[in-house]
Amino acid sequence: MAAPMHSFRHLTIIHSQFHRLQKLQKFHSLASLDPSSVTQYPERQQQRRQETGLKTQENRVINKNKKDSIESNVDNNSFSSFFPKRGQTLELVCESLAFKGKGVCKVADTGFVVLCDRALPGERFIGRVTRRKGSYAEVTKVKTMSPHWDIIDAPCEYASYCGGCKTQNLSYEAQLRAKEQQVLELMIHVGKFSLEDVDMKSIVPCDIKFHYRNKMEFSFGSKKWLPRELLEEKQDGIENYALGLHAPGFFDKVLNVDKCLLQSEPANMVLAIIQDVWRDPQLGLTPYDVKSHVGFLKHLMLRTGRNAKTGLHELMVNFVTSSYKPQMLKPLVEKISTIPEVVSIMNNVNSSVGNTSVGEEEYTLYGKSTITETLRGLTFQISANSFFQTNTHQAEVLYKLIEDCAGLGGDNSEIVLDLFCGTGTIGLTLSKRAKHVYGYEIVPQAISDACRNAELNGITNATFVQGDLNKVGESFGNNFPKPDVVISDPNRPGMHMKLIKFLLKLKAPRIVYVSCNPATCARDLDYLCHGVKEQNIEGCYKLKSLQPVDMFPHTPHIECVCLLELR
Ligand SMILES: C[S@@+](CC[C@H](N)C(=O)[O-])C[C@H]1O[C@@H](n2cnc3c(N)ncnc32)[C@H](O)[C@@H]1O
Repeated sequence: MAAPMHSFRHLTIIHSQFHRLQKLQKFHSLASLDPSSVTQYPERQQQRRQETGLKTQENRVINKNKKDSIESNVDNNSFSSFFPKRGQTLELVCESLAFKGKGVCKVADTGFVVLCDRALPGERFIGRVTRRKGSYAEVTKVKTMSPHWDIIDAPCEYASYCGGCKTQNLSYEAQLRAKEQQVLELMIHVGKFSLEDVDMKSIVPCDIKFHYRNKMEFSFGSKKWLPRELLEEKQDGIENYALGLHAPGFFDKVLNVDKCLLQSEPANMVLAIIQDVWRDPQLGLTPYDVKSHVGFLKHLMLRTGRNAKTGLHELMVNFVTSSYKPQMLKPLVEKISTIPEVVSIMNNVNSSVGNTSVGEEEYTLYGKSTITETLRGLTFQISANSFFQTNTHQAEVLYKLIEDCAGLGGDNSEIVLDLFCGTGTIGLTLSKRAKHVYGYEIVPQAISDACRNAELNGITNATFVQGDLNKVGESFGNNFPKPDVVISDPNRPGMHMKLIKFLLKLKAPRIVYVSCNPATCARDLDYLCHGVKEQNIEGCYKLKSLQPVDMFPHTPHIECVCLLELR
């Protein structure tokens, strides 16, 4: 296991949280505040609604005790049936971070929960209610009265607007604490684990805090997003064109960025060159307008890999355009191909009105059509649209943890089932200690990449199959022997109930559940360990260990590696 960087301070926090959470165990789950984050059975939702009703009283008691630390709200609503109106302003103090990194606040004296994007723990601010949602409301921040705890200067000039890094001005230690707390609360409230059941380890920090992303996708837009204080500088035409990241909440407005601190230096050099020239009227390049569907340039995707032999950076530049006009891109291609790290310039042509960057057609404008990356001693070829872990450095750490949890004996006698295998990276790294690896994945392109990656690395004991794991039928499992270890690495919605039922029937000795969404992870672990009473489904696993990993500093994302053993 990678040694956690944290000292006693951290352990103390975790344990005090444990005690606090022990007391709060029956109380309202912050994680379930956004119903879209966790889908549960109707019976469960009904039960949860009833529970929530019961919890309101208890919350009020807790909140009364917190009266000293939370100021009363601006409109002074302090009665039990409190429910703020849209447009109402409240003075709030952020208590913690929850789903999608939103700040959780409670309205003084009422315990009413309010979520605010970009509010950070300890921050006192005025918020305006934008919407009511079930038992809570969302506010936007109008004004900060006093800053959050653990405040630091954000190194990126766009940090206060950009939707990418929401917590850059929160110290990294505090970011880690907030992520740990979130995982723990979800495991207790959604996963229904008691503190004794959860062997939760301290979160593994990411050693590289900036320039860790190997892939960034920027959008071209005809409407530049500007912060309120700069609105009077708004210009028309070419001056209003933008290349950057979508402003949060605006599908048609783009925050222009000249550099992004999360991507590699060579990728920033390419971005700077393109920013310098693409608006030149002589080139006749136009950004695609998502409302009128007119224009040429849609997205700019920059991927950074490493040459397997030299270890040096190699860069792929992918222009996503609405039509195929290579002569229009020629001046840009000529300029950026002078950067030594640029080994591939691609053009994905997507004529649909949708916003996706995957083209119906793909053309190589310069160099090769793939770049390479190495992970746990293996070489992977990455094409413009292949899925690959976006933080290679931390993926090394993550995969080592997965390998440790898989616990393969090394005598090549064990079968591994790699569910949601993507381009096969996890299964392939395990294959050297396994008898055979079977990988399942929905995207056909990813499956062909996985097969090519197996071949590239001389691996012959891996089979990759395309299929929809949300639709597993009775016959699923007939095509592979009973696995000794199942790796499951679903995307954010987690596992479908059909797959959970399959796993409960399969009874593999070990499951390593790798998750990028602790809310759905907690739900699925609950089903696998505790079953689903309403459906007479019995759980048969024990949660042996839970390891959060920070793959993406300054963002709300949290990865978890969970080891389940058959009881
Ligand atoms: C978080 S990624 C994991 C990829 C891979 N394990 C890795 O580490 O690179 C989740 C993968 O699940 C795949 N996926 C999503 N829904 C699926 C489904 N219903 N059936 C099978 N695969 C699916 C996605 O295409 C994606 O490759």
